[in-house]
Amino acid sequence: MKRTVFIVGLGLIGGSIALAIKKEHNVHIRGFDISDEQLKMALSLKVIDEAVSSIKEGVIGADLIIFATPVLKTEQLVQDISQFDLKAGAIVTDVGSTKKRIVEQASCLAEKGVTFIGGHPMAGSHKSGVEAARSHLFENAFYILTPIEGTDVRVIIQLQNWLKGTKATFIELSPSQHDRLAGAISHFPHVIAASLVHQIAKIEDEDPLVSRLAAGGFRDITRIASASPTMWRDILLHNKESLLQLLDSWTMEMASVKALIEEESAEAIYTYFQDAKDFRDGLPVRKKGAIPSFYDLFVDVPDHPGVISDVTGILAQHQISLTNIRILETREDIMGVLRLSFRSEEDRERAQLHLQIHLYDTYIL
Ligand SMILES: NC(=O)c1ccc[n+]([C@@H]2O[C@H](COP(=O)([O-])OP(=O)(O)OC[C@H]3O[C@@H](n4cnc5c(N)ncnc54)[C@H](O)[C@@H]3O)[C@@H](O)[C@H]2O)c1
Ligand SMILES: O=C(O)C(=O)C[C@]1(C(=O)O)C=C[C@@H](O)C=C1
Repeated sequence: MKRTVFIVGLGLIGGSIALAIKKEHNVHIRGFDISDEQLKMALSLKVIDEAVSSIKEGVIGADLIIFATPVLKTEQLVQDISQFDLKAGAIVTDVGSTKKRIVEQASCLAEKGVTFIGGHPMAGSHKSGVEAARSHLFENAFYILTPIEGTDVRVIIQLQNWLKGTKATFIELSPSQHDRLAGAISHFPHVIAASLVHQIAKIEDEDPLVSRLAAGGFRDITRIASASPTMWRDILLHNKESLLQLLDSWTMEMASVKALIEEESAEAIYTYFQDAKDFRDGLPVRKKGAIPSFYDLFVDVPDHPGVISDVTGILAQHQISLTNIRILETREDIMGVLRLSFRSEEDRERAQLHLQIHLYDTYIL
């Protein structure tokens, strides 16, 4: 008999996890979403095999339960399911961007004969909804698991086996270490991106030309400001402590930059940028997996004839050589994805720039 996976929340991440699980396992995937539209869409895109009308119904007989809802909801739902009829030995996990509060609330599940292991795939997009879900979304990314002390190691391995279709690299952290680090590399940058957009919006009131001029750099650094406000509101509320500390140290950092500019300290300004460049250029590159992600560029393309020659034509026009091109997905009426591989970072950057100028939506995983 097929095993059953139940996914609550069928948006970008819930949908992508469902597709990744389907790639590796012959399972029955059940889904629930508070939005009827998302639920129907998930069914019609074959992301799930069955739509249920409540969480209570969905958990019945499920071997694996995955919460892929905004983190404040997940915190509440992991408690709610402790009242329901759960299959003995089932694994419960989540994909939330914060871990401390969810793991704390899920502790009530232990006495129900199931194991909760917090999870966070460290890849995503500014897009929401199941129509943006992709089975390859987490390829080469870290997938953080936050088992608590005493969690049976065999269950952790079982969970990793369930999720092996993500082609992610699993890493274990404590929930507080997770929240501290994710605060610094993901949550706080999101606040900065949104604040930069607000700054431009204010300037636009005085001079509307500003947003028309906002090009490459501004768009790159603010891409993530287009993400779901619900998801990010919840993350900030959950990770208050880390974010307040980061805001304090950022404010001090900005004060020192302000002083450098006021004093016109050319050498110190140069060093400030050089040090940042050295650190960023030295960041480790994720190379794991059959297809190295390093020089790959993903391009969302409408499913119509001629689109591939249009993309390759743009690259040829700017003398950018491809080492590989692959159509990852095409579905009727749905955007497909092209994976373009390049020989160098520079080629990839140039390709991204020119494709964006031609209004293609591109992303690097
Ligand atoms: N987007 C990313 O880049 C990213 C990456 C890693 C982890 N995450 C985490 O994944 C989770 C989901 O994010 P997403 O990007 O898929 O968001 P999304 O908006 O695409 O999907 C969330 C889905 O949850 C549904 N939902 C909300 N409340 C619900 C409820 N009470 N019951 C059932 N369904 C409910 C929504 O209708 C929506 O379809 C969040 O916890 C987020 O922090 C996001
Ligand atoms: O690529 C993006 O759009 C993201 O913001 C993805 C991102 C991140 O900060 O890296 C966002 C939140 C998640 O919890 C994990 C990944």
